[in-house]
Amino acid sequence: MNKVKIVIAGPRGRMGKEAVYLTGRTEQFELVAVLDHKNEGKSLNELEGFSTYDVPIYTDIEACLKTEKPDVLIDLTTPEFGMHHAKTALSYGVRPVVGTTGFTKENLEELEELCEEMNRGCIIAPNFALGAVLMMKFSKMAARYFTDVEIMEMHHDQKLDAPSGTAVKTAELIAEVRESKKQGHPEEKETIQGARGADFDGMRIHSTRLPGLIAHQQVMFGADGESLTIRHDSYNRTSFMSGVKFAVEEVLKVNVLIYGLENIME
Ligand SMILES: NC(=O)C1=CN([C@@H]2O[C@H](COP(=O)(O)OP(=O)(O)OC[C@H]3O[C@@H](n4cnc5c(N)ncnc54)[C@H](OP(=O)(O)O)[C@@H]3O)[C@@H](O)[C@H]2O)C=CC1
Ligand SMILES: O=C(O)C1=N[C@H](C(=O)O)C[C@H](O)C1
Repeated sequence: MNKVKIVIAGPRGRMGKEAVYLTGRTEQFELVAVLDHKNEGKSLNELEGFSTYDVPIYTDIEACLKTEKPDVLIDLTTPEFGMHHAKTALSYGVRPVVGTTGFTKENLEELEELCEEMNRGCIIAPNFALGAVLMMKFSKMAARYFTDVEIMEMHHDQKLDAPSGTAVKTAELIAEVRESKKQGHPEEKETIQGARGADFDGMRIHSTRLPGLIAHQQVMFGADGESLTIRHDSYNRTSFMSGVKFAVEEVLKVNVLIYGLENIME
């Protein structure tokens, strides 16, 4: 069986590094190159922590795709570059697996159209951790019965986007089944701006950033005399890697945009 040829964008990052290691321990994956905006002309094995990865570093995505002809591009960078990488990959017939968060609705629509045009799949997963996907699914189930919900996401203090991609996806899934409603007292007023969190269709999202945290979210539903809390914790970034592996395998089988692993997990 041919190996799946992979390019990783953002290999020096917290997630990118784990993704490089995933390719190293997965028999059917072959890391053919990495995309970095630094270290032009070097090989990855010249960088600390990658001594066994003798693959070229490219700064120019087009040169990388033309030369290396990968099957899949894994992007773990920033929304701006992630979008550029995903669009360019699709235009070369390469299937993107994107973990980068912070994409807009317009970004998703554009990628959806590009997938159709190029007849290629693309997976965008706001969270690759199996438990986090279940947490989102269970929250959607609960929202049929509980219309009052607050989403509390907690992350390390180096995170750039707020709310997290997972919190946004959770709110979107809940909004599919929850009757639209502004929560809290109709006349409530914030005495300090932001105290009630971000407003998503009347439900609230609260973002906490602290050193020591990795990625955590709890979704709290309330009703008369009871509450239900659904919580997920990632204690390390390896927790995301089985989802990355799954997404790489699945993206080869589809020709459309998949936004969220819940759409392809049985
Ligand atoms: N879907 C999921 O399950 C998960 C998603 N994420 C998301 O993944 C993304 C990355 O997170 P994380 O690894 O923590 O972030 P990091 O900041 O640790 O890593 C991002 C890396 O991308 C590099 N980078 C920036 N621009 C480019 C570019 N143009 N080309 C190549 N590399 C570039 C950065 O380099 P430099 O620092 O030198 O600029 C950095 O090494 C975030 O959007 C985060 O929200 C995170 C965890 C799980
Ligand atoms: O930046 C992170 O760390 C994470 N980002 C993703 C998000 O924004 O939801 C996934 C996970 O929460 C970790």
